[in-house]
Amino acid sequence: MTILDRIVEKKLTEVAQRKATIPAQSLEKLPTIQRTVNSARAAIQAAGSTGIIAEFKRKSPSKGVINDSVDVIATTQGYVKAGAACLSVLTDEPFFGGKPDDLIKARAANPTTPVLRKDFIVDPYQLLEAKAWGADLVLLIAACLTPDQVKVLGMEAKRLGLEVLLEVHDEEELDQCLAIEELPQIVDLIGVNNRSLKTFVTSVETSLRLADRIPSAFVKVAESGLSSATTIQVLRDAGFEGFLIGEAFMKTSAPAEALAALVADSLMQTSS
Ligand SMILES: O=C(O)c1ccccc1NCC(=O)[C@H](O)[C@H](O)COP(=O)(O)O
Repeated sequence: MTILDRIVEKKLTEVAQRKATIPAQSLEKLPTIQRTVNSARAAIQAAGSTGIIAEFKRKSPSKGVINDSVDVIATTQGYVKAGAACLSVLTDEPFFGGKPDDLIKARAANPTTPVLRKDFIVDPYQLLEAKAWGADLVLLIAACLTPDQVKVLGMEAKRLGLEVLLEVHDEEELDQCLAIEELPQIVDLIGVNNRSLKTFVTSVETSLRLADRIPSAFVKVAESGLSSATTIQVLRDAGFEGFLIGEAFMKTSAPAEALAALVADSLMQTSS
C-alpha cells in the first residue's frame, strides 16, 4: 500500500462523514458558490509574474512536522507581498496538518490572489467545499483517479467556475489523461510532481522529462523539491511557468522572507 492509497482510504471515510454533517444542497446555497474566481492561469502568465505558487504546509508524510508555529494569515499575506503569483493551502488534516479554516482565512486575507485548495479530491462534494471555502483552483491527482473520474471531477469543477490543476507523476499518467477528449475544456494547468510517492525522493528530472509531452494549451507547473533560482531557471527554459513550492519556505521561521530571497536570487539570475 503506497502513502497515496492510505491517504485516499482515509479521505473517503472523511468525505462520507462531512457529507453526512453538511449536505451538498446546503453548500450549494452559500453565496461563495456564485463567486467569480481569481484566475491562476492569468496570474502565472501575467507579465513579470514569478509563477510561484507558495504553499502553506504544516507537515507532510515525507518530512513530518515542517512548521507548526507560523500563522496562516501572516504567512500567506507575506507570500503575496514577497511576489507569490498564487497560494496553495493544504486542507488535509491527518497527513498534512491542514484544515478548512486555513483556506477560509487565506482567502479572506488575500482577496485578489488565486488560492489552490490542496487536498486529495476523490468526490465532487470536495469541489463544492472548495468553492464554498473560497478556493479559486483545485488539484486533481491522476495517481489516485481513473481517467473517467478526472473527467467527471473536471466537469464539475468547471460547473462551479473553478480552475483545475491536474497533477501527474510520469508519462503513463500524463498520456492516460491526455487521451481524455475534453481535457482542454476541464483542465487549465498540468503539474508534474517531482516527488516519488513510493520513495519520497524528489527529482527535477521528472519535470524536465515530461515538459515537451505537455501540450501548450496547458500552463506547465513544476511541483515539489524546488528551492533554488538556478533550478527554476532551468525549468523555465524547459517551458514551465508555474512552480509549486512549500517545504523550502515553510521549513524556515520566516517563510515569506525565504520566498523574497528566492525571488531576489531569480531576478539576479535573469539580469546577469
Ligand atoms: O510532501 C509530501 O511528503 C507528500 C507525500 C505524499 C503525497 C503528497 C505529498 N506532497 C504534496 C505536494 O505535492 C507538495 O506539498 C507540493 O508539491 C510542494 O512540495 P515541496 O515544495 O517539496 O514541499
